[in-house]
Amino acid sequence: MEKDASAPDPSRQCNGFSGVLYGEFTDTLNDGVRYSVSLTESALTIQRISSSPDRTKVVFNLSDCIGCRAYKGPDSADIGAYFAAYFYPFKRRWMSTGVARQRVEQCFRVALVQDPLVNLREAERWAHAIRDASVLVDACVFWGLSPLPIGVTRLRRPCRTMILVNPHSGRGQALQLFTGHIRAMLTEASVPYTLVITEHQNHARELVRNADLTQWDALVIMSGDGLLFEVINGLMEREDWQQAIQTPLGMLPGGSGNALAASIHHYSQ
Ligand SMILES: Nc1ncnc2c1ncn2[C@@H]1O[C@H](COP(=O)(O)OP(=O)(O)OP(=O)(O)O)[C@@H](O)[C@H]1O
Repeated sequence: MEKDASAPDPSRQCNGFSGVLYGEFTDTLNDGVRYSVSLTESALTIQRISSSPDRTKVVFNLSDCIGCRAYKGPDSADIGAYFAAYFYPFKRRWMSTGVARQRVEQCFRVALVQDPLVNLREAERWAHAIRDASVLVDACVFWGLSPLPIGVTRLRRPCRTMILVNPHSGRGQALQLFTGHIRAMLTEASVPYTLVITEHQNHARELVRNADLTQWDALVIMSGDGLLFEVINGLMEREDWQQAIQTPLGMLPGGSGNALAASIHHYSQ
């Protein structure tokens, strides 16, 4: 039997909601706690389903979302599947008036039917839709460079990235910062990357001068100012420098002063 094209998709029309997706899922730790979850083109809205009058909605802006993934739980007897979305909204710092981006993970269990495959497919559909909706947001947000008034580059996804880390930058902490913070974010954002730990002065310059740049969509430098200058010099020394210098560059502060990263961040506000 053919599906009636005019019939409303139940995931789009529920409880008066009309957007991209609507669903009801449970808490990952407690099946008794249920949430209504709705996805529009700009936000993910979560509301706990309960009889109490206090049913506060939590709204996450998709411009703060860096990724979403679907997965099966570790228990093979579990018929449910899961999806987790990763947000980095600005929040007030503890004991401070300033705000900073802070990680928030929103995870749900999908157990609509007894068939685990169907549940996994539904979790994947949600993960896909959340990723797609948040892709519209400039990928530079992830690197803290957005929105730049000039020279903004919308990166393709998946964004194949070469990450250059100077292990001696910032009193030797750049590599630790990478493994402690950045690596997990890259995984959450499904960013495929090649990590290059520089071994000597001018290593990055020589590498970038001779690299096949078609393999990467962006070069990200995690260091102080020095390594970025090396990379720019390497790009400018190429025969195809006019095209090479168009390669999107990102900067993650890993040095001691980080003056350039601070300036870029300032002008991106
Ligand atoms: N493995 C390495 N060993 C020695 N020198 C390196 C290595 N990798 C890069 N360099 C050089 O170190 C210089 C300084 O690096 P960078 O600016 O990244 O760090 P920093 O001096 O700690 O930072 P800041 O500028 O914030 O003080 C760079 O110009 C680069 O040529």
